[in-house]
Amino acid sequence: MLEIGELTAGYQGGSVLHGVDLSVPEGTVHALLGANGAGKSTLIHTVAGLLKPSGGRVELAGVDLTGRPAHRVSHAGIGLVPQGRRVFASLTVAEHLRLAHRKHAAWTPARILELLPRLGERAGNRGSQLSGGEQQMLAIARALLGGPRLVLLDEPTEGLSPVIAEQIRQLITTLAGEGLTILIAAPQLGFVQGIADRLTVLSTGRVTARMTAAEAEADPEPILAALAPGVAHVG
Ligand SMILES: Nc1ncnc2c1ncn2[C@@H]1O[C@H](COP(=O)(O)OP(=O)(O)OP(=O)(O)O)[C@@H](O)[C@H]1O
Repeated sequence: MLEIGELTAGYQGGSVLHGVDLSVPEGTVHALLGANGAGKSTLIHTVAGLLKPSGGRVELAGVDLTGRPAHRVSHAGIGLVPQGRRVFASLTVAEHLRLAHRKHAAWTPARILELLPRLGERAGNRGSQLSGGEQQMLAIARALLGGPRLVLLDEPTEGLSPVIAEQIRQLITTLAGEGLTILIAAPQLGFVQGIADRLTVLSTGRVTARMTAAEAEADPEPILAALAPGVAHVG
């Protein structure tokens, strides 16, 4: 479903991604692991159309989305749950849901509230009045209401307590169970173990390890080693 080939991207200060290849088949969950500064957000932003690549390609279900602006990428079926949630401080939960709902999307505000009753209880609360976990649920809800085929989740449990992180993990598992294709960026293996079908490690903008969940479960050492600083590029 998502095919990323030879992707290079960066900022004025220089290149961050150096020829990244990544493939996420339909209905699977892919974990993108990497230490702080490895380039996970840069990759997610490039796929989401927030950052123009300097080379390579991004395709969703055979449609070339390389360099397309974010609204086109969103219309093509990619939903983004950004790092730090980015909910609007002054809008209520209900307003977020209403604004995010795209006509004919399979996810409606009513269906969201069935899945996440907590958001219904907080419908009149503004973004600034929500806990971190509630903000994360709202950020995920907002992405779903756009009717995505693929959801990009950038460090969805950052700053959350273990109990709340587990709730978010279960939510992602539920979404995966419904057949959604998911790419999750996370700094460590722990959170994605048991959710992800495949794992890719990025180190300073290069892929340094790839593995199936079964391989990582049998022997996580190569992933842990790749997450350690100073490893070589393995392609
Ligand atoms: N807007 C920007 N302008 C310039 N450099 C940036 C910008 N955003 C990120 N970078 C740099 O790009 C590199 C990769 O950052 P990125 O945020 O993609 O990493 P990450 O793996 O998502 O890390 P984290 O876990 O800390 O979010 C870092 O060296 C970072 O300083």
